[in-house]
Amino acid sequence: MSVDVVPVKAKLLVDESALQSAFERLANELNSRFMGEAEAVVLLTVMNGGMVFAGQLIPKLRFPLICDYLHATRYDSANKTGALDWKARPSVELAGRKVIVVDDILDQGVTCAAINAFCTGAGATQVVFVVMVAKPEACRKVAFEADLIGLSIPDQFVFGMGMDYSGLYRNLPAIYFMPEES
Ligand SMILES: O=P(O)(O)OC[C@H]1O[C@H](OP(=O)(O)OP(=O)(O)O)[C@H](O)[C@@H]1O
Ligand SMILES: Nc1nc2[nH]cnc2c(=O)[nH]1
Repeated sequence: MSVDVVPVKAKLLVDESALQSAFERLANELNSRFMGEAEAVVLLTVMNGGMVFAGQLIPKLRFPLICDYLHATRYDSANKTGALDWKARPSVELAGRKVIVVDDILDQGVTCAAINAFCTGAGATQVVFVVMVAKPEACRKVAFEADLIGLSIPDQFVFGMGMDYSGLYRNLPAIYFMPEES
């Protein structure tokens, strides 16, 4: 596979400025919900895909935050079943806290639903899911909707802005797809 900065056949789906506007809007919505909280809110970044989005969002948030991460994956090359593989659970205490989960994409919903069950089981009093992009509801294998969505996208495999294509291209500042694979 080519390792060009952007693959030759890639088509742009969401440009940088649309992403930056979405990040501003999501940050404003989170600030409206959580500004004035007496207790710090826990923000969990879902690694790996959520890291670039979280890096854009976190500095725009204006309320006390405890930032942590979890690593759960179901699409890596070693995983043939699509089952969620928990590589790292959060290390901060979630009991009695409000939690914001930040992920790059909502597709079949399996990842977010499992993280929601984990956070609730760990005693979080509220769990708010923020995803950068969401595919249509028809893609869900399990019922799940995010609380805040940056952009709705079609049912295509996408990459860039944290999302990989065969492990590459997470560093692209926009979102792309491969038309011949759609
Ligand atoms: O809604 P779902 O169909 O469950 O898919 C969404 C998940 O898939 C991707 O993670 P992936 O397992 O590819 O790991 P990554 O974050 O390391 O890319 C993405 O980051 C989401 O967490
Ligand atoms: N990179 C990437 N990861 C995903 N995980 C679930 N759907 C997608 C997708 O379209 N692109």
